[in-house]
Amino acid sequence: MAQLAQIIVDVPTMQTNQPYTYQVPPRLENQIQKGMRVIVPFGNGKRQVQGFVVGLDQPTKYDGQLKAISALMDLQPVINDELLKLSKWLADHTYAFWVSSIYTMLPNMLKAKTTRIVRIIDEVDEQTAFDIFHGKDELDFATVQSDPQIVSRLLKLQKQKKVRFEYVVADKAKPKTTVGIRPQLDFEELEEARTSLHSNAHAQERLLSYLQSIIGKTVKQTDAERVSGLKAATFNVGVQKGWLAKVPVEVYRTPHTQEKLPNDEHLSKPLELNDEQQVAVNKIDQAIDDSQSKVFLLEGVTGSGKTEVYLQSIARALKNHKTALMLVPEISLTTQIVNRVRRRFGSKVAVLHSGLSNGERFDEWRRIERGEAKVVVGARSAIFAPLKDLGIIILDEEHESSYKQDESPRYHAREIAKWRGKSNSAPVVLGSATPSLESRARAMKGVYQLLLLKHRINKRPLPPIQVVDMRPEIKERGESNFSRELLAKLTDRLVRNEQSMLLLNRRGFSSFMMCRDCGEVLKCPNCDISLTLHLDSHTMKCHYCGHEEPIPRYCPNCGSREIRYYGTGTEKVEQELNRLIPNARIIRMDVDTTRRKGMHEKLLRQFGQHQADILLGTQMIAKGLDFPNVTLVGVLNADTGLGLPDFRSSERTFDLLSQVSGRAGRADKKGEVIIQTYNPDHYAIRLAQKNNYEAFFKQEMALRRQASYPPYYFTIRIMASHEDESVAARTMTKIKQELVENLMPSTIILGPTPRAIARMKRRYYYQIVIKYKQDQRLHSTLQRILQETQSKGRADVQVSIDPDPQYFM
Ligand SMILES: Nc1ncnc2c1ncn2[C@@H]1O[C@H](COP(=O)(O)OP(=O)(O)OP(=O)(O)O)[C@@H](O)[C@H]1O
Ligand SMILES: [Zn+2]
Ligand SMILES: [Zn+2]
Repeated sequence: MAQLAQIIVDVPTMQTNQPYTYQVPPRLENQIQKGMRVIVPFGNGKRQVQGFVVGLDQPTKYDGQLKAISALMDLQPVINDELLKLSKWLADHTYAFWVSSIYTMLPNMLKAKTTRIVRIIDEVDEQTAFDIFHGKDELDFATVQSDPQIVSRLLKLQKQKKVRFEYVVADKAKPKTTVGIRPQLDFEELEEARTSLHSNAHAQERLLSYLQSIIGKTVKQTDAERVSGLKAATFNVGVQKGWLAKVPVEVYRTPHTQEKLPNDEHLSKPLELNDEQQVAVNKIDQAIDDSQSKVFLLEGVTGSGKTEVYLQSIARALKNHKTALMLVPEISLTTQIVNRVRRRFGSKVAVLHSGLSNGERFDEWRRIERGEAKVVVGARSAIFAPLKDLGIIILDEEHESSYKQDESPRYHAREIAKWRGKSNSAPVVLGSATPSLESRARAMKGVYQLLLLKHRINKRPLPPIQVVDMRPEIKERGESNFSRELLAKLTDRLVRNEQSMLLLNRRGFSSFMMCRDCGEVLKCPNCDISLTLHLDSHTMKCHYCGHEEPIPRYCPNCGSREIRYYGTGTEKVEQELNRLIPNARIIRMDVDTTRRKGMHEKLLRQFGQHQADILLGTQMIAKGLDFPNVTLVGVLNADTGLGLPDFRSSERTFDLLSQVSGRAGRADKKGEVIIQTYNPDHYAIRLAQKNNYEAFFKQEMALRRQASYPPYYFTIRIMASHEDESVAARTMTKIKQELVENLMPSTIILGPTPRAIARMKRRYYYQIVIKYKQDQRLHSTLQRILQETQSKGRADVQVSIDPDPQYFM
């Protein structure tokens, strides 16, 4: 009788995208469980790879030639049944590899590192032993890989059977430990030791009584020293006498659990809800109590108290002994929002964001997995947090495109939230001041339940918005980032000791070098895109591939010295502002000033403490911030995103303007907003000015219907890339043919066309966009296309399929 296991191996190719059957050796039979990591031989047998157990059969009579599992890497499953099922669904629906989907759900540390080593198995000549192997009997192949001479020597030795290539799988998932103290004697024995002590051995006596108080426990030495008041030396004596042992104890690398929260008493209690909030909370509570997997769309204007609704719903789930998951966009995952949740729920909260080190993330993940954390706040990938018994799932700012992952697996957190809501019988709350058209349309159809918060807290008015046409400004005064109105208002705030926020819209925007004589624009040698000037490093950088070069002094095309810098970066705006209002204190927030860990929080804290008058920043300041003293918001360039070749560009502009306007006048001081633009008549700007989401929704829906775009149609993008442009184009022509032959006539197929940024990282990109309402043959056709194009021999053409793409650039 042999037990068999189905394993997904860590070899992401189309051929290996299904479970392989392995034999479970008898010694592992009692231990192995679904969801554990294993090491298995793969291919020619020498190679060892990591894999995941996705199925276990009852022991059957089997005596074929199946390979056996080499080792188990876990004592407990690292992926539970719910998430395992989800991983399969995810792979199918996003056209991704199953193993990539599993890894997406797990902390990086659980991805074992495979190294190729060369091992000496027979005597080799002295030169090889010393020069290549440095006297050892094995060698990490990666260290010599780039030296063709050494490689060819090793290959020769392999032929002579003197060395062997092996794969070693090393588990990186090491919990962090510290020194712990553990009594080695029982109470009586310690008592005995005490009576035989010298009468002046006070410290030792105290140690013995302390040990008696922790029998059967392990205590961190630092804690033991603190509690007992004894020195490290005394504990060492205890070790020598055999009273105690020093053993490793696990500690969490969780940065915030030790850190004390600011003492902000009134925030720690639930606020008294206003009527609108109460209605929303009641509806959500009902669904939590009844374990209904309903989807709510909580549409509330900025400052209407959506966050308080989330917090009270989370409290309800916890009261029912369930857990809660709250997602916020990475960019607004600031201490402000995290602290609001932590003040309410304390150490039950785990936080997952991209600023954590791999170790910290692994430890937060384990706190969740062990049920120690019941509330998770995090960015996109936190949707896979291993919480059990979910009682509620919340997506704040549900319209944010960053909830869609733009690399494989190309999932949208909203879809995963709905899947997990169903699987846990828990409601999902999608919150936004400006819901995505897709969600709002579903709410209108009754698929989602709409909950409205129409007013700001205490009926405070939304700030009035003034639109300033920059065209006459520039004509009269020359190039400037600041209109007279905006300057006057900024100065006025300074006098009144109030604060302002300035947004520089960076979407679709860059600061480039152009020659005034010949018009040459400095472009990246690898990508079809202009290089961006970075004043801090004094270089030109490509934002796609990372290429970097010095700022040129002469035009590389015609040699002219008239090469100038165009466009506006935050640094340049800051310089101009310093000149125009010299006594204003400015904090600049952009990718450059927030790159260092903790800077984001630090700058926001400084602004919150009024150490600056003006917060100047990019999109990262537009969302979720709540500063009571901010009474003026200025948008320097509202329209840079409007010209992009993307059907969502108006929606994004409207969202951004509404969000950032909402930062003004949130407390008792009245706020106002100035929007500078070259397109004052564009409907997205006009309707944002009027705070009229409803009218924007109607007008945008009409346009989408006319052009057959979402939410009327679903879209899928297929992309092929190759270093040779004609190969990419030819692949796409073939794919197009296959689509036309197989899909329903009602489905619209656009392209193939070169992508808007046609060349990136030395590869040419072609795309096809499919628009469909319902097409039963679509899924299987796409799966087949993927199979065909990814099969061996054609690996140099990369084909990807992106369901519901958020960008078409
Ligand atoms: N019921 C309430 N009573 C008093 N104050 C409240 C109440 N609900 C929320 N607040 C306060 O009102 C302010 C705005 O609320 P909150 O930040 O939750 O709004 P929001 O809708 O999430 O805002 P945004 O979408 O603009 O980020 C906060 O300072 C919050 O503490
Ligand atoms: Zn030139
Ligand atoms: Zn580049």
